[in-house]
Amino acid sequence: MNHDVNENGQLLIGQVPATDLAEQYGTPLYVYDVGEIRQKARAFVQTFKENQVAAQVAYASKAFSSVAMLQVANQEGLSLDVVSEGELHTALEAGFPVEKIHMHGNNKSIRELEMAVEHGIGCIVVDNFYEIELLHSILKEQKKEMDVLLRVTPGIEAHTHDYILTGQEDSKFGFDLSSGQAEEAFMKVQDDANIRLVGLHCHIGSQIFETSGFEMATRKLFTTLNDWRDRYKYEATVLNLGGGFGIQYTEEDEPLDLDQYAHALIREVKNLSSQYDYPMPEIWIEPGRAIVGEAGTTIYTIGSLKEVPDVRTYVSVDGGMTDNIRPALYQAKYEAALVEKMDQKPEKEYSIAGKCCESGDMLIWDVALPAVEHGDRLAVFSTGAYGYAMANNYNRFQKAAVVFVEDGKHQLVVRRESYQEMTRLDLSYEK
Ligand SMILES: Cc1ncc(COP(=O)(O)O)c(C=O)c1O
Ligand SMILES: N[C@@H](CCCC[NH3+])C(=O)O
Repeated sequence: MNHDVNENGQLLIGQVPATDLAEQYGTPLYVYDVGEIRQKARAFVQTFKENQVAAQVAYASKAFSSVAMLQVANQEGLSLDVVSEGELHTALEAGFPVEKIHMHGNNKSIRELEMAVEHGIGCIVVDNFYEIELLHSILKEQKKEMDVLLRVTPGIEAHTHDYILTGQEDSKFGFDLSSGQAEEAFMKVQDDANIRLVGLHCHIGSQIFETSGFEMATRKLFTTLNDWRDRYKYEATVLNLGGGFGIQYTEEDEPLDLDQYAHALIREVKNLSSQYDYPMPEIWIEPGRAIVGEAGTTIYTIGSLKEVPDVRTYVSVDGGMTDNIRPALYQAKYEAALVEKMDQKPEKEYSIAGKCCESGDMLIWDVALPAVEHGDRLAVFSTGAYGYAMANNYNRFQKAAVVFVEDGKHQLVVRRESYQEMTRLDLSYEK
């Protein structure tokens, strides 16, 4: 993996020495190269434009939701996928155009649905029968209409970790296609005067490196739509094929260029549309990780070192599973480098430990680094997705700060949590 380095052997992020950022903002620190975020967003958006295919590229804000991030997403012409009141609230705070917001969730609350309807968001991706009932009453009561997609599980098993698989039949998400559940949902929403069914949605999983799963899912959804047209004279205008496009965490990962994923979807939808003589639907996608993952780097300061003779050397950093739970949760792999020793050759392998009171709080096992000393700074790469988003306060560690870097300038976009803020919800108990 290539990283920019200055003449002093220091890591540069968006042309700024990571050392300067660490000194100014403290560690652990999430740093985003905003230029890279824009480049990823454009790879998707431009591919649809160049192919003259009507599309919405909805940034899956679960990957990293903050006001500044959603402002960048908006500047790049992205739509937005939210899955909760909190994510919707953040979008509204960021001034995100409501008509470009899509709402997901396998258990949307009444409050969440009401809020979506009140604000007139662009689309609700309906997940289950209970939600159809709730939405029916809310729309009737508010005398409003809503564009809706039905989320279906196409029965595709993507090659990825079990916890991030979502398109298989045995899933908590969506209506199953093969058992007829999806068709039953279709009948229900078709009968509803306030629901405008614009099409179907599926999301087969995350961190996917090939196009075949997406193509198979597209065929399944399209065949279903064609069948519904024959039998019910229904014609969809939108096909949402979800997110899940893989990124590079380590050298072992070989993702496709983002435009290749988009090209594959365009090709498949165009072919099916001409095969069935079905008007070309809009293609919607929902990338999260692919937009922000590689653009994020976490900077830590190294504290204690512990050598277990003939076994390994543990290097402890000032963060861990509180700022990046993915290694503990998914055995996710990352690469790292010493921020001030980028020009030095690796000397031996170290294992990077977090500082939580938890043996599983390991960020990386066996990474080759130059000789490590107390006080060195460590950069862990590709931490932009599901890092800050899944951060937690275990052991009452503060949530780390987030800095955006662009064109050689840097700006704090999420403050480090203070200890006063951490205890702000605590009330004292008097017997
Ligand atoms: C419905 C849906 N859309 C989009 C995404 C974004 O996935 P990713 O960040 O892997 O692109 C997810 C998460 O897996 C999802 O569940
Ligand atoms: N949070 C997960 C992916 C789940 C995405 C949402 N369905 C990750 O870090 O990879």
